[in-house]
Amino acid sequence: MKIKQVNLRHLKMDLLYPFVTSFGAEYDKDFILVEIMNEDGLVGWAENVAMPTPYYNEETVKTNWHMLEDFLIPILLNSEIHHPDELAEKFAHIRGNYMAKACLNMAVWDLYAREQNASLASVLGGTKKIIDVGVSIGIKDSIEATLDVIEQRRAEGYKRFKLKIKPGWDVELIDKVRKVFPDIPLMADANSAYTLADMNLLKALDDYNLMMIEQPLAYNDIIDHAELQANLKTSICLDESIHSLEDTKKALKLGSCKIINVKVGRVGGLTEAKKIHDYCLERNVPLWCGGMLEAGVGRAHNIAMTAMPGFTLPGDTAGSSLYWAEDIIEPEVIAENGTITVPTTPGMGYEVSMDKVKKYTLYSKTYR
Ligand SMILES: O=C(O)CCC(=O)C1=CC=C[C@@H](O)[C@@H]1C(=O)O
Ligand SMILES: [Mg+2]
Repeated sequence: MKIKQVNLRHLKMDLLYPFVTSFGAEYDKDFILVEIMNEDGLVGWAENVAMPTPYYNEETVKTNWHMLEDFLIPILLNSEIHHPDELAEKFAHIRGNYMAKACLNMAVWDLYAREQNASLASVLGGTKKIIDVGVSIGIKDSIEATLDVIEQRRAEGYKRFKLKIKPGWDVELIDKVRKVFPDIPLMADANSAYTLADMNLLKALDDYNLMMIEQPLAYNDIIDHAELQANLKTSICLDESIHSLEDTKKALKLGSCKIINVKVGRVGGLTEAKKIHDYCLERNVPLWCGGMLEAGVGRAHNIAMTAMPGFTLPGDTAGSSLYWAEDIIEPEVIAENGTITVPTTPGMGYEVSMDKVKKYTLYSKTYR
């Protein structure tokens, strides 16, 4: 394929409920939507997962637009691509900027699948027809409010419950949740809110049969996490610290974690996500697909990736209706009893609704 055109659109969609973590609150989803076109006018779609603020990681919507416009799109345009993996090689000399690289890699994968008249899941090597999904529950005003949300999501059938924690919203929360829900698959995500000085507090979480504790320590650390993991019974899962297969190998070698949260945006795209998947599958390291509050296009990519056999734990990809009054894809993502059916139609398997895209677009630009 040859990419003849790229459209970048900056969209803003209101979240139905604010999403609060240890690093701040999101009230809306402010992101870049990517559309690429080949010489025959066939298109591929992807979502960029950088946030407007550099609090989850260092990338932002503006730094991503800059990277896309000034460095990455010029490489992509008009170059001959036989397989999406080649794009990762073409970007390899550009340091970091994983989220910016990822969205073009994902768009090329979507287009590649459409060119093959195959589903994105199948070209990635996905074998599952349905996937199990969980929910990520932000920090609420009270423990009672958290219990109410868990009860609601449990009634809807979600298969795993991730609670955001931070200093002052941790052991007491987990203790009360466990008293009310002794058996639910429960985990906690700290988004780097602790240090090794909090060892005793984190060890106290060992009493609650958590599936894992996600990214308790610094966003760029694997050394302190190894020390913490050696002192915990509960598995540590790394999110922010993992950007590549190389990072995965080092973290596993050091014993920094026992589980990996694969976010396709954070690791530079589906090519790298697949490498991490293959490595971990061979070694029986459990994986799951993390969310970045994606709108429908990003959600569709996550579903396709989760169809790969190594994604053995339920991920964050809940149904669209938990986030939006309306999604930008048709049909929207529907979770039934905590499962989502993997689409079998070409590409990511959902149609982009141009009316809705237009409605939420603040600014757009075309590159040829
Ligand atoms: O997509 C979702 O449903 C929520 C995913 C989620 O927990 C996160 C989204 C965005 C940034 C982080 O706070 C975070 C995470 O750390 O996994
Ligand atoms: Mg996380």
